[in-house]
Amino acid sequence: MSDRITVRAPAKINLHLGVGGPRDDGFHPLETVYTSIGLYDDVVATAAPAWSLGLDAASYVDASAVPLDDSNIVAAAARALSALHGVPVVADVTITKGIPVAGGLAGGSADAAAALVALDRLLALETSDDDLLRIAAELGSDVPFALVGGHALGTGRGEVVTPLPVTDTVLWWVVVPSTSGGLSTPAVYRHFDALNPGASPEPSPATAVVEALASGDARALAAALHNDLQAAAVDLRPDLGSLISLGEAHGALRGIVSGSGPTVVFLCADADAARGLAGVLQEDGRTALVANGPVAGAHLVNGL
Ligand SMILES: C[C@](O)(CO)[C@H](O)COP(=O)(O)OP(=O)(O)OC[C@H]1O[C@@H](n2ccc(N)nc2=O)[C@H](O)[C@@H]1O
Ligand SMILES: Nc1ncnc2c1ncn2[C@@H]1O[C@H](COP(=O)(O)OP(=O)(O)OP(=O)(O)O)[C@@H](O)[C@H]1O
Repeated sequence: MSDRITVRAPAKINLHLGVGGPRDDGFHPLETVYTSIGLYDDVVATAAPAWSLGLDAASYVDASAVPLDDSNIVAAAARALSALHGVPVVADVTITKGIPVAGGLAGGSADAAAALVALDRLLALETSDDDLLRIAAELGSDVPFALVGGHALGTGRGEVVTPLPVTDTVLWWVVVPSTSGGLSTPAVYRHFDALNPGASPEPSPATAVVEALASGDARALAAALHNDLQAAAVDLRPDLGSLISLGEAHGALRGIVSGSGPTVVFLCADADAARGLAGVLQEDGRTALVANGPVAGAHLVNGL
């Protein structure tokens, strides 16, 4: 058994995000198509007699926005494993963040998924896949997908994940994080409610995106991309609208707000187009990251 385990988990983009009017519990029913992209957080768990949590972050990540106390979702993941198995779950844990915080890319969810896998392996807990998925859903709506990766349909509040076929088409993205702070996911959902009073409980169907994915045609997918939270995010942060126009004028097939924002992602025809667009946006003074997908969900990168 290794005394040091590293698990890597990817950011997500919602290719379709259909949102219905709120349920009685306040959550919104979703029909979403998730895809994972090659922009990662790593969680390193090392055997230790007590719990500790630290952070390294890429230059474009606001490390000060990540709490390192019990409110970190990684600590919640450790508590959930402890409750399931009835044993203490302690380790030295370091998160290395490449996923912008509060960006609509599910960075915290990636950390939770990575921590579940890393702590399970470090402590030889042998948690079943069903239990991992159940705990993941309790930790957050996006966490089960971070375990699974690839392309997947998300229903319920997003936590019911059904894998979709992965073709050999590689999707090329340019990811543009906000330079003026994140957006709170609950605040964006509240703004969606304010803009859509009496919204139908039925989320808009993902059929067009599912068909475009199956066709393997990036242009067809670009035309089908859809995010019901985009109007709310752009209303809260009008600069996102002009950023989308800028990217689309410089070669992107399409730009959309990622999830609840404020990250904007551009789907490009190929790697060259993505690198070209990223260069233009970088010359404009922005952070612009090239990432492709789909990629695997939370996976061990050492300690096998
Ligand atoms: C915007 C998305 O990223 C799209 O995948 C997700 O819906 C957000 O998923 P998440 O951050 O994992 O969300 P959770 O941690 O489960 O919930 C945070 C808050 O977001 C809102 N929320 C989340 C999911 C959902 N289907 N309806 C909601 O209204 C609720 O206010 C909730 O209290
Ligand atoms: N490990 C973590 N990484 C990032 N944020 C965390 C973490 N643990 C707790 N948080 C808190 O969660 C908030 C949301 O962070 P996160 O980066 O997951 O947002 P997000 O990408 O917009 O999420 P989503 O796309 O799932 O809605 C942060 O503002 C921070 O206060």
